[in-house]
Amino acid sequence: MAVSMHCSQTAVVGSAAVRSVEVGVVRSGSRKVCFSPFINAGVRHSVQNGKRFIAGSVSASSHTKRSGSVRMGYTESGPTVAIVGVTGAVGQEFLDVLTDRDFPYRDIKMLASKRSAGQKMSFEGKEYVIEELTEESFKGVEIALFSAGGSISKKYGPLAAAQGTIVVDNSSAFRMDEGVPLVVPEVNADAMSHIKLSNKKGALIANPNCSTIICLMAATPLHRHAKVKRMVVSTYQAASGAGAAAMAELELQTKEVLEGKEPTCNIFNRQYAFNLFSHNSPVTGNGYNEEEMKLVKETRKIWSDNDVKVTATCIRVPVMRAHAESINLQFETPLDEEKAREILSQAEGLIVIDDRAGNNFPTPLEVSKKDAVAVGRIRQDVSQEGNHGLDIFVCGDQIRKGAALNAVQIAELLL
Ligand SMILES: NC(=O)C1=CN([C@@H]2O[C@H](COP(=O)(O)OP(=O)(O)OC[C@H]3O[C@@H](n4cnc5c(N)ncnc54)[C@H](OP(=O)(O)O)[C@@H]3O)[C@@H](O)[C@H]2O)C=CC1
Ligand SMILES: N[C@@H](CC(=O)OP(=O)(O)O)C(=O)O
Repeated sequence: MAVSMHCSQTAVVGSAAVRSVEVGVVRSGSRKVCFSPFINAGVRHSVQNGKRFIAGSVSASSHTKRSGSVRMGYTESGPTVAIVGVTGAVGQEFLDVLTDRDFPYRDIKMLASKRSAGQKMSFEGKEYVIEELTEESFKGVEIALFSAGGSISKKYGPLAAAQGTIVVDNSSAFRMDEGVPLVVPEVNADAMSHIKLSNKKGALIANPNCSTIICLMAATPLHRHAKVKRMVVSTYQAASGAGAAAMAELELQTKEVLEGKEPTCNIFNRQYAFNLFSHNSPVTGNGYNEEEMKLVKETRKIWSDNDVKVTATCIRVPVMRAHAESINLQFETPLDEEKAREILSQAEGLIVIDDRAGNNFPTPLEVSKKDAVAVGRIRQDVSQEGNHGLDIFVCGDQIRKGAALNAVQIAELLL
């Protein structure tokens, strides 16, 4: 696996920390997966009005911990795990997250399409051969992490569950199905408390949409305190949400445009570099696109609250792998910004970066390859009376907390 570096820059977190950022592309076979190692994730950074402090800890990123040569999670008593879509952007991230979290496993099956079958890959010091996904793939598999698109999940998810496998599915195939828990572990772990490996019974569990996960990581602690009545979300979504090929095309287009060439437009059928556009998911009958409606419907299911009003506008921006979201909240009971900042700084999986004096707030680069979702721009909404409204701005790594990390956290709840 060769690593090519493309640029390095300096960034400032709050007033004190200065770290170097390297943005690069890992080449694995014909695929490219971009990464951006950044702030040390071993501590939870919090910057409030120019004052930086450390509160608690979040798990280390792959770049601080991964050795690549030791079978860290291997244990005879662990479950047999399958990764469906292992060659994809999310599939590769699954492997990083499993290592970072020392997820226990006895064996791992690496599954992808016929195109990849037979290719070799190494993970934690052992060589694996990628197998073609078939109906026979789940024999003896206790946990399957699916990330190969909705149609694959629809075909193989129920089949695996019927054979006794607990499927954690990253697609939207089953999210709104009654009886299928839709889980963000920090928010509603109780929704899947009846599903355990020890039951020796197959099941389907759905991983929410990445924009929904990132949004609810910050909105939920505030919702618990003052009950959200209405939420207005505007997203700035990265290339990674459209898969490894979209990431590669953003990189290619950027080079082409800088060289004065016509950009290659295979993924979105338009120029993406130096541009932005409405999210590429189909626009539905009510004028919302599917990504926007996922934020509406999934929030209601995760919060078990059919009355909460949600509206969203989703935009694709030329950022490699972390989503940003502006969120306006209306509360049933008053909540002032100081209290909100305190609540958010104590919430699991969040870091607060809210440095007004330095005009320094969360950025996608800062959270890339990081577990934590960053929140800032915490301010009273001046258009709402009596402290009933707040604005916040969040950034979260789309492939990590928005997909692979959330799914692995779900898998941990099964043990
Ligand atoms: N929770 C969330 O918000 C997110 C969910 N996702 C879900 O994950 C899916 C994959 O995303 P991503 O990794 O970014 O996409 P990629 O395009 O990077 O990867 C797709 C993966 O699916 C595999 N695949 C495709 N067709 C088949 C097949 N017929 N049988 C078996 N495997 C197949 C590919 O294998 P091969 O290399 O052999 O073609 C590859 O491993 C998305 O379609 C979406 O459903 C993604 C991002 C976020
Ligand atoms: N939310 C991803 C797309 C995606 O994979 O969504 P879902 O998991 O809901 O299909 C994006 O940024 O475009």
